[in-house]
Amino acid sequence: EDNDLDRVPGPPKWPIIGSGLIFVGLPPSQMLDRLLEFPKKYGNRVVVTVLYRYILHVYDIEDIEIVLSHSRNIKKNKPYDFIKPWLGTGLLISTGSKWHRRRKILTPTFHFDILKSFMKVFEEKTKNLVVDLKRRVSEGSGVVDVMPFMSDFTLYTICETAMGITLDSDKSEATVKYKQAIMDIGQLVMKRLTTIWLHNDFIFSLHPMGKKFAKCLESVHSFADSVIMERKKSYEKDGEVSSSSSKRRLALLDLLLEAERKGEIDLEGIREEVNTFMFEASTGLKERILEECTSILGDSDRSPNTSELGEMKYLEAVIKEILRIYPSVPFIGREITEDFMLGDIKIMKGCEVVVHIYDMQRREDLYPEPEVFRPERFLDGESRHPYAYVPFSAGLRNCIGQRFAKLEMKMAICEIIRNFRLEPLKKGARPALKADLVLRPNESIFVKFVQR
Ligand code: HEM
Repeated sequence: EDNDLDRVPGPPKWPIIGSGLIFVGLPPSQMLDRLLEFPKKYGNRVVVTVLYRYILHVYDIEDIEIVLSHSRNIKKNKPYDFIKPWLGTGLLISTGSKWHRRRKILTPTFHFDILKSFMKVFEEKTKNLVVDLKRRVSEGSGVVDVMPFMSDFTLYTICETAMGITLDSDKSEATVKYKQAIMDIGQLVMKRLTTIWLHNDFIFSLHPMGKKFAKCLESVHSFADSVIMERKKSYEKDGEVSSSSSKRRLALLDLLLEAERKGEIDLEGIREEVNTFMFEASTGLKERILEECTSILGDSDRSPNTSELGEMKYLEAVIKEILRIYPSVPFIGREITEDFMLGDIKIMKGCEVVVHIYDMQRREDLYPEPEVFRPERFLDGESRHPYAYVPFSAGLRNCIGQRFAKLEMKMAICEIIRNFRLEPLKKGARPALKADLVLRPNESIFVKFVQR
C-alpha cells in the first residue's frame, strides 16, 4: 500500500537502513540540536526512516493536537522499550487496557484533598532543603551546584508523599546507589539509542554498556523493593484502620497495596508503578526550578516576594515560563495502533509519531522573542491555542502528577526566595542542554546564594 509518509520531506534516505545514520554516534548533547535542525531544514512535518520504521516528527500545533488528543493511539513508541527493564509496563509505558486499569487505580492519589494533605510534606522537605543550603552557604563562598540539592529534595518528597517512606538524611549506601543508578541509566539509554547495533537486546546484554545497565537495574530494583516491603509491613499492621480514618495520608503505595488485596494488581505491578513514580517525580522537577530562578533574580526589579496571593500568580507565571522554555519532556513518541488522518496525510498503523513540545513552545509566531524569559506572557490574559502550551502533555496520557508538581515547585521556590537572594554567576547565561530521558543541562548549574 502507498504510504503517504513517503512524500513527507526529511533527511536523505539510504536503501534499507533509511536515514537513521544521521544519528549514529552522536553524543547526547548534540542529539537535541540535530532534532532542532529538522523543522528549519524540512518544514513542520519531517519523516525519518530507520530500517523498517517510519518516524514522523511533528512541530505544528494542529498536528500536535490531533496526535495527543487521539483516544486510541495511546501507545508509546520504540525508544520507551529501552527503559522497560527498569520501569516495566508501569503507567508511563503501559498501553491498552492495562494502562486504563492502572490509571484508574492511581488517579485518586492525585485528588485535590490528598494533594492538600501533602502540603505539609512539601513544606517540611522545603524547610530541610533551605537548612541544607544554609549550611552549604555558610561553609563556603555561597556558590552552589544546585542540581544535587534539587534531586535529593524531589526524591525525598516523592518518597514520603507517594511511598510513605522517610528518606531524609538517609545517606545510606542504597539511596546513594539508587540516585547514581538513575543518572547512569539515562546516559546508557541515550547512548544505546544512537548505537544501532546495540538495539538488539542480546548483543546489548553482552556489551559492557549492557552489563553496566544490568548492574544499575539491580540497585534500582532492590531499592524499590525495600521501599515496598517496608510499607507493606506497616500497611499490614495498621493500614486498614488508618486509611479509613483521616489520621494518615493515603499514600500512592497504600493505594497500590489496597489494590493488591483486591486482586487488581500484583507485586510485580506495584514495583513497576513505584519505579515509574519515583522516576517521573524526581526527574520531573529538579532541573528546572532553581536554574531558571537565577535568570529571574538576575533581573532584580521583579524579584518575587511570594508570600502574597497576588505574587503567587506571578510565581505561577514564572513556573509556566520555565516549563515553556525548558519542558522536562522535550518530545513524546507514539506508536500508531490505528490508522488516522493527520490533516491531509494518512498515518498508518505501525508508524511512529514524535511530538516536539520543546520546539513548538519556542516558536516565534506563538511566543514573540521566544528565547526571552518573560513570565508576563502568562499574565497578560492573551488567548492562546490550548495546544500551544503542553509541558505536561495533553489528552488521555497527560501527566498524572501535574498538580502535585505545581504545588511542590511553588512551595520550593517560595521558601528559597524568602531565604536567599540568588545571583547567576554569569548574567544571562543559559545552560547548554542535552536530551536525556528528560531534558537536562549538560553541565553543572552554579548559583550564588546570598542569605537574606
Ligand atoms: C515539572 C514537572 C513535570 C513535568 C513537566 C511532567 C511532564 C510529563 C509529560 C510531558 C508526560 C507525558 C509523557 C509521555 O507521554 O511520554 C508525563 C507523564 C507522566 N507523569 Fe509527569 N511531569 C512532571 C512531574 C511529575 C510528577 C511530580 C509525577 C508524580 C508524582 C509525574 C508522574 C507522571 C506519570 C506517572 C506519567 C505517565 C502518565 C500516563 O501515561 O498515564 N510527573 N509527565
